[in-house]
Amino acid sequence: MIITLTPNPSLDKTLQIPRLERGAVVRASGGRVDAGGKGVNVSRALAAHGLASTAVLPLGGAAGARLAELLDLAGVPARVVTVAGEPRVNVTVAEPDGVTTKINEPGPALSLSEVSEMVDAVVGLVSPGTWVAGCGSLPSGVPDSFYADLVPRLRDLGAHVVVDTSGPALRAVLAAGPDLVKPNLEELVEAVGRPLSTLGDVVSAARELLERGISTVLASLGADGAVLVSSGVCLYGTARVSRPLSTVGAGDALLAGYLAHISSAPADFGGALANALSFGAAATSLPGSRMPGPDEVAAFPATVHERLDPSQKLSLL
Ligand SMILES: Nc1ncnc2c1ncn2[C@@H]1O[C@H](COP(=O)(O)OP(=O)(O)OP(=O)(O)O)[C@@H](O)[C@H]1O
Ligand SMILES: O=P(O)(O)OC[C@@]1(O)O[C@H](CO)[C@@H](O)[C@@H]1O
Repeated sequence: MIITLTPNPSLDKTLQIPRLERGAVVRASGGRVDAGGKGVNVSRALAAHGLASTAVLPLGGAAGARLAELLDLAGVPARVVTVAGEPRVNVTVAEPDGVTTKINEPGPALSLSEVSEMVDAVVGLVSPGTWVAGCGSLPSGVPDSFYADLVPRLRDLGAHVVVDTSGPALRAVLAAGPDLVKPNLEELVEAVGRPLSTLGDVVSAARELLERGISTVLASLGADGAVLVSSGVCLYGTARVSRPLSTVGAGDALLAGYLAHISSAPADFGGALANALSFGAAATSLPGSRMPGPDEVAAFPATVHERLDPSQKLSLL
């Protein structure tokens, strides 16, 4: 069983425009709205593959009802914690060459009782062997230690704890030793506090996180693919995309692909990385933060290498 937790969900509005021009009136040629927030996207990607996960999220007001409706349409079972604030609207401006500009609102503040209701909702769903993925930013009112505090609590219940976040929440959770973290390059740089310019640098940084008590690091590297490091495991893989349309949510699709595989085949790290890469690549070929289904994922086969060239420069730099 997989549970996703999204403390700061969003309505993701994507606008297609010919070209972003500062200070101009830009006419959009099209647009879409998706239920968003990182954990919500993981659940949507799993649902697109017929894999049930429960999305735990705080929602309030008319925008909250709209988001719940979108989740329902996507076939995602949700455990909604009703709160006073309305979810934020995050805007993506997408240009034809695949460049996206994203503007994220801060999201509504949560009260102490809303935060503890959210924790109780997750705890109430967990049983031994459950995977819990805590994903995304924390809104005001939620302490930076939120994910870190959840790790021992969920572990005591026999759950595997996965965290994908950034900033102070990431720094705090690194000390709590979750089972898996999924940093992108920027977050990995932030985690180890030094620049990373080669695949070898990424592997060293991931190993440093393992020494701090994290079991597995899945580092996503945009067009450069991903590196997976765990005890006795160091894998690098890619899935080629000729023309990315929108990379928004690609990291969430990657995590969904990893969880889909590892939750049923716990020792198959190579298979999990390959599945993750195919999900991530497929997501970049879709508009907005649309999550890929099986046919789309099958169109992006991945290659996983047990040997990597440590001197290979990262193209993200
Ligand atoms: N331009 C690209 N070409 C091929 N694959 C890509 C590209 N961008 C992203 N991907 C795939 O998607 C995965 C996740 O991308 P990235 O590292 O940008 O995640 P992220 O920053 O967490 O994304 P987000 O926060 O938008 O979900 C990569 O590991 C890769 O597999
Ligand atoms: O502001 P956060 O919580 O860090 O990220 C939120 C967000 O940008 O992440 C998803 C893409 O990964 C989007 O659905 C959503 O808008």
